[in-house]
Amino acid sequence: MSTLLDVSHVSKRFSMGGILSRKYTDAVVDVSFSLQADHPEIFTIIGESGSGKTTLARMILGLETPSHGTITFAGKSTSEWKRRAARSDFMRRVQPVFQNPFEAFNPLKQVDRYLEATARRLLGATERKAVDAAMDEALQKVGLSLKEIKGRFAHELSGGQLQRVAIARALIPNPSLLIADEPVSMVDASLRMSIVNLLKRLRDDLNVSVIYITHDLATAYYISDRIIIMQKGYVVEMGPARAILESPEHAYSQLLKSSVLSIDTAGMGVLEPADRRMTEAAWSTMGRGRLEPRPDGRMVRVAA
Ligand SMILES: Nc1ncnc2c1ncn2[C@@H]1O[C@H](COP(=O)(O)OP(=O)(O)OP(=O)(O)O)[C@@H](O)[C@H]1O
Repeated sequence: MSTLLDVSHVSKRFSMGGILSRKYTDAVVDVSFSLQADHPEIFTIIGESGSGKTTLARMILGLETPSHGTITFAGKSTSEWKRRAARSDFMRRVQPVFQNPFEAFNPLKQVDRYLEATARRLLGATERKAVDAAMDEALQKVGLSLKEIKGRFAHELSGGQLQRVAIARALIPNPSLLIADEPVSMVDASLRMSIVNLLKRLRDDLNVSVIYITHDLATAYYISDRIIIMQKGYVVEMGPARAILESPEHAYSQLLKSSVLSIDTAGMGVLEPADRRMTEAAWSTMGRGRLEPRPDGRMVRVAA
């Protein structure tokens, strides 16, 4: 069994208010998990807005440097992958998909130009025929074709189509890991399942592992193999997705399950607690204790 990704005791502290300020935020605190190369899975990171999901993803992508701990991908640390010679190889193997496909594409540039640039840069394709074949192959994987999108601008496609184009772009170099940060939150509810099912197919048919970042428990339940629940940077519960989402043990996981997304702050991942006592219980334990294993394979943060 070889390890694809290993995140070991990773923390990130941001200082706030300038370099002389003593104020800081612990965005991620002591997070550890690993993904195996020969066992593709959908590994989901769940938490409210501000719980540290994106910071963790950015550290895995090498876009932020951990304050503590190490991250290795295919045996090499992120600092080694950052070196110029290794960077393209890393990008061939790990690809991000971001939340808002309309922001990811310049409105004045035809979307196929993005795919073309990726095919040229990461696959080294130079001839028109090879570039088109690489683009079409990736688009077919997401249920589209080059013929359908060639020459079209972002505003000429639906949010769901555009997110599929973004995923196709990420698939061009045949990555082994996709990091999808809230890939469905800006997509119409009616099209959401098509993206979620697509992530599932990538795992099942193409052996791509997916780190799926979300605050949507319903889609997480539907596609995840394992989950991590984060509260203000801390992992409170992690392990088999179904077991945890069906019977969460930590007070914060229970609160998440019983909460609903707020209409006033739609799209921002702000949860409306169902019961004030649950909220108090969840926040009073924040950051306390250590992760303890359970017989069903989950780890739960318990008071020390
Ligand atoms: N560059 C930065 N400088 C200072 N603080 C930061 C920076 N990036 C993130 N933070 C802080 O770290 C914490 C975690 O932020 P992060 O974006 O990782 O959370 P998130 O769970 O992804 O939230 P969202 O769902 O809103 O994207 C927040 O308090 C945020 O304000």
